[in-house]
Amino acid sequence: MHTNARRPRLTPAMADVRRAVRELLATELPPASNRVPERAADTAPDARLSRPESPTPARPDTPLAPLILVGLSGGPDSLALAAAAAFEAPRAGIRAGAIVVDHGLQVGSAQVAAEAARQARELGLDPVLVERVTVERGTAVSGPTGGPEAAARTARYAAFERALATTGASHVLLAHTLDDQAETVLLGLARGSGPASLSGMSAVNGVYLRPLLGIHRGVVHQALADQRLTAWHDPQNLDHAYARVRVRETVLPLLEAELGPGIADALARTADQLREDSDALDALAAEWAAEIVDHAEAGIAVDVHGLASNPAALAQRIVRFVVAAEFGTALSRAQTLAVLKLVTEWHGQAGVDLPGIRVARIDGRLVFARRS
Ligand SMILES: Nc1ncnc2c1ncn2[C@@H]1O[C@H](COP(=O)(O)OP(=O)(O)OP(=O)(O)O)[C@@H](O)[C@H]1O
Repeated sequence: MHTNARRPRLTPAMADVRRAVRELLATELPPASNRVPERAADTAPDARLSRPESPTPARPDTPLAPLILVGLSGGPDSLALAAAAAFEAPRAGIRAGAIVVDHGLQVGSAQVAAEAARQARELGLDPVLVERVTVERGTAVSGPTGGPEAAARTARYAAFERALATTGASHVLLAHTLDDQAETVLLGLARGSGPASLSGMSAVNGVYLRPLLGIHRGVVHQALADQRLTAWHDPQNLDHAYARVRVRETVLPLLEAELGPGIADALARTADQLREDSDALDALAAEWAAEIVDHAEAGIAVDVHGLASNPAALAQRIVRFVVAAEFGTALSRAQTLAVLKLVTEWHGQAGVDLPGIRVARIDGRLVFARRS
C-alpha cells in the first residue's frame, strides 16, 4: 500500500525489476507487432485486415493497445511485478491489468484477494479481475507435484485462461524469481526427474511470461520495500509440510553454507543449459518422428529400424513425442523404456500396455493403438 503520495525515488532494486519487465515486453510485444492483441486478432480475423498501415505506436489508452495481465497473488513477488508492469507497460504502448485468483483455501482469502485487487488498481492497472475458483479438496500434502498444491495450480491456470479469453489480453505475467527456479531444479533432482523437469521454467512459455526469472527474490523484495508497498505473506510459504518450503528454508541455505554462495545462480544456470539441450533434442525427435511415423488403424505405427538407428536419448524422445502428440499421454521413463525393449531386446515377446494404449511390434513397426 502507498503510505506516501509522493512517487518513490528510483532505487537499484526497482531499476533491476523494471528493466527485466521492460526487456521481456520489448522482446515479446515489440512495438511493430503490438498493434492488435494476438487473441483479439485470432477471434476477429477482420481486425487484422483492417489494421492501419501506419507504424505509429498504439497509445496505451486506445482500444487497439495490446493488453497484458499480471498474475497477482498479493504476495511480495507478484506485487513488485505488478508495480513494475504498471510503470513499464504504458511506456511500451501496452495496457497492463491484473488477475487475482482466490483459491478459497484459507480463511480470509477473499479479503486477501480484494486487497491485492485494490493495490493493483491503485498502481494504475486496468482491468483488474478477481476470480474465485473451486479447488478439489481432500488430498494429503504429497510433495511438489501432488496434493492441494497441484489442484490449486490447475484451477489457477484455468482461471488465467478464462481471463485471457474474456479480456482479449495476449499474455499473463508471472512473478517467479531466480530462487523459485533454483528450488524447482533441486526438487526435480531429488525426484530423479528427466531433463524436461530439470530445465525448470522458461521466461517465455506460450502466453505465460516470467520477467523476473533472472532476478533474486531478495532484490524483488527490496524493490517492493523501496516503493513502500506492503504485501500479504502467505503462511503456507512457512509451512514445512511442503517440500518446496523445506528446500527454500533449510536445504538451499545449508548448501550455501557448506558449498559456498551462488548455489541458486548455479542451479538456474544448469536449468538454462539443460533447456537449450532439451529444446535441440526435442526438435530433432520431432523431425525424426515426421520421417518414421505413419498412421495405422486406430493409432500410429513407428518404423523399428528408424527408432533403432537413433541413440537411446533420441529414441526415447521420439516415443514420448509420438505418444504425447497422438494420444495426449505423457509417458514416464519406465514406460518409455518398456516400449523400447520391443526394439532393443526383441525376441518375439508380447506387446506393452500403457494407460489406454496397447503397443505391439508387427511387421517391423511398433503399432500404438487405443485400448478399448
Ligand atoms: N492466487 C493467485 N492469483 C494470481 N496469480 C497468482 C496466484 N498465485 C500465484 N500467482 C502467480 O504465480 C506466480 C507463482 O506462484 P507461487 O505461488 O509459486 O508464487 P510465490 O512465490 O508465492 O509468489 P508471490 O510472492 O507473488 O505470491 C506468482 O508470483 C504469481 O505471479
